[in-house]
Amino acid sequence: MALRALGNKSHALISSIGLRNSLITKVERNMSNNNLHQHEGISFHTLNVTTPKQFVYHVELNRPKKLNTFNKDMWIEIKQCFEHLSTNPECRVIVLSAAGKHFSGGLDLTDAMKLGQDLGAQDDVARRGAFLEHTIKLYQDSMSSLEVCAKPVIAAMHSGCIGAGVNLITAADIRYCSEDAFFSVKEVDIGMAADVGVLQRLPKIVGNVSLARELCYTARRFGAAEAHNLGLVSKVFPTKEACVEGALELAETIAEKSPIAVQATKANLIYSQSRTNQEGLDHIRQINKLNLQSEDFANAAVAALTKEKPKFSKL
Ligand SMILES: CC/C=C\C=C\CC(=O)SCCNC(=O)CCNC(=O)[C@H](O)C(C)(C)COP(=O)(O)OP(=O)(O)OC[C@H]1O[C@@H](n2cnc3c(N)ncnc32)[C@H](O)[C@@H]1OP(=O)(O)O
Repeated sequence: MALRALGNKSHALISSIGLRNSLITKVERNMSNNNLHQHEGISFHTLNVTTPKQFVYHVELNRPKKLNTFNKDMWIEIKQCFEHLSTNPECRVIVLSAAGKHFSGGLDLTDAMKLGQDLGAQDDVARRGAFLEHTIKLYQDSMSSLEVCAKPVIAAMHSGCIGAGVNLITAADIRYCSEDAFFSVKEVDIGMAADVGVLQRLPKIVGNVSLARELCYTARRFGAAEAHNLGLVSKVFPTKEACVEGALELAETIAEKSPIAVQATKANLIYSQSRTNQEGLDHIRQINKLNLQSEDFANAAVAALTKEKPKFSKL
């Protein structure tokens, strides 16, 4: 049996899970006081986090030598990072881009081999199933952390955005790219069905279900112009630098709005996307019966009348 042939390495597996759990604990401890920057060198090996503008955080995938492919650390750190920013009152909007030649080459196939070894260390089908259940759930939660994040996420892609990279950006709120960008829902080419979000999100984003399915069944590469035509990205820029700058400018505009209004808008858009209009209306009614009593509503309304720029407290 192929999996058994990988040998019985259960001790290695147990210690690797132990190591991962201690890493998570360490990252959580480091990030627990809202002071991400103080700890970011220690906490993130695969991400670079900066604050280029007030209330705007810039998260960069930062494994350029590995084409920003997803290894175990990156799956874990993306989740940790977006969970932290979700409740950080200094953060109102997040721009996600990537360092180096490509936005992302998708799953780190070398790292995935190690996963295969860990799996092979389990002799029993049920335990192998439990191991994969846990791992896939972790990876799914990592991608979904952008969607679950209370703050809008603007993804800015350049060059290759492959496999897991496409899964990641479909969980963002807004997508921009540069002219050199190309995309591939690559999973079928490595013999698997995509399982971390693209099959759920892409058809809803592009509206054209036939085309979405074509892309998912064939792994065909498509470029920036096609991504724009089908609505995967809302703007195309001549260069990567222009794209990131455009995303940061958009983030700054959003960050000037009431955080109560923006976060409630995101929550209701996400809630409504797979529910009836009435369910969505019920949801926003419950939110706004609190939010319409906030100082933001009063301040923004006065500012609109007096044509002054409103200032909003942290949230
Ligand atoms: C539970 C599972 C959860 C999620 C699963 C997700 C599935 C996926 O993500 S499927 C997609 C997997 N990725 C790929 O198949 C990428 C295929 N690679 C490419 O398309 C290209 O390499 C490229 C990313 C577009 C980059 O092209 P280019 O700039 O021309 O560089 P190359 O010469 O092709 O590659 C340089 C170097 O990188 C190695 N490499 C490329 N991709 C990966 C990868 N995904 N993992 C590991 N290594 C990768 C490539 O082999 C080259 O290595 P050398 O040693 O320099 O030859």
